[in-house]
Amino acid sequence: MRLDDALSLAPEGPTFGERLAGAMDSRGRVVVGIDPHPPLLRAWGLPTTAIGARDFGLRVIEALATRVAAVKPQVAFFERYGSAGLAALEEVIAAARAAEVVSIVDAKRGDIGSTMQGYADAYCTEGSPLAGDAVTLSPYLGVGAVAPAIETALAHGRGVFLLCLTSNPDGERVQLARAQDGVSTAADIAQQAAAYNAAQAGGNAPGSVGLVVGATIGDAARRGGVDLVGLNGPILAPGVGAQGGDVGSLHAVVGDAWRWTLPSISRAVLAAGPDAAALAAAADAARTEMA
Ligand SMILES: O=C(O)c1cc(=O)[nH]c(=O)n1[C@@H]1O[C@H](COP(=O)(O)O)[C@@H](O)[C@H]1O
Repeated sequence: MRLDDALSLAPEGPTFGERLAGAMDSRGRVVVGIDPHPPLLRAWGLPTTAIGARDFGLRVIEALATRVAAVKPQVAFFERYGSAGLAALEEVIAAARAAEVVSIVDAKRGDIGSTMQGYADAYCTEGSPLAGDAVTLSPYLGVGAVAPAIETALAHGRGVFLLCLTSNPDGERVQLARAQDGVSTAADIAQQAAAYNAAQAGGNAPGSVGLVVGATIGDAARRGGVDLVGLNGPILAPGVGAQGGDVGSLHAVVGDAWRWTLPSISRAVLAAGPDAAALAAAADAARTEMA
C-alpha cells in the first residue's frame, strides 16, 4: 500500500495522534504497562496462568482507565502461556477498548515486508482481536521492512511506535552506529517517522508514528543526531521506575520534545497492587510527578 492510499483509506474521525493528544489533555501523560510478570502475579494472589494474566490486566484497566494516557499490554507476558495467553491478551485489549482507554500493544514486531503484512493484519487492522490503538514495532531490519504495518495502521486510524533509542544500556552500540553517509541508524529512523507525520499531521496534535526513546539513555539522542522535536509525533519513554529513570532523567533525554512525551511505567506502579485504590494512588503520584 502507498502512503497516500493509506491516508485516504483512514476512517472518518480523529487520528491516533489526535486521540492520544485528547487523552493526554484530560488524563495526563503517564502510560502504565500491563506486564504480568510471574512474581507480580504471585504478589497479587493470582495464578501464574493465562487466567491470572488476564485478571491482572482487567484489574489494571478497571483501576486506571480514567487516570492514565494509555495502557501498554506487554505481549511477551501473555504469549508465554501459548494460545490461552493470546486469548487472555485479546480480552485485555477488548476491555481497554470498552473502558475507552488508549491501548498500545507492546509486541515489538519486525520482519521483512512480505511477512510484516501478517503482523499488520493481526496488530493494526480494525476487527482483529489483537489490534489495540497502536503497536510497538522494531525497525532494525530497516524502516522500509515495517512500512506495511505503518501504512496498515494509518489506514485503520491507528498508530505505531518505532523502537529508536531503547532503554537497555547495550542498545546504543547498534542504534548510534553511523552509515557511510554519517547518519546514525536512530537518526534515520526518526527522520523517516517524521516524514510519515509530516504527510499526516495537522493542527495541534502529533502524527500517528511515534518513537520509543528510553528514559535512561542520557544524551544519546544528541550524540546520535536524533531530531526528536522535528518528529512531531508521540515519544513513548519506558525506563522510568524499575530501570532507574525519573522525571529529571527523562527531561534530559527528550529536551524540547517534552510536549508529546509519554513516560511509560510498569513495575513501579504495578507493585502497588492488587488493591485498586493503591494502584490508583501510585498512578496519580506518577502523573503529578510528570505533569
Ligand atoms: O517498547 C517498550 O515499551 C520498551 C522499550 C524499551 O526500550 N525498554 C523497555 O523497557 N520497554 C518495555 O517497557 C516496559 C518496562 O517495564 P518496567 O521496567 O517494569 O517499567 C517493559 O514492558 C519493556 O518491554
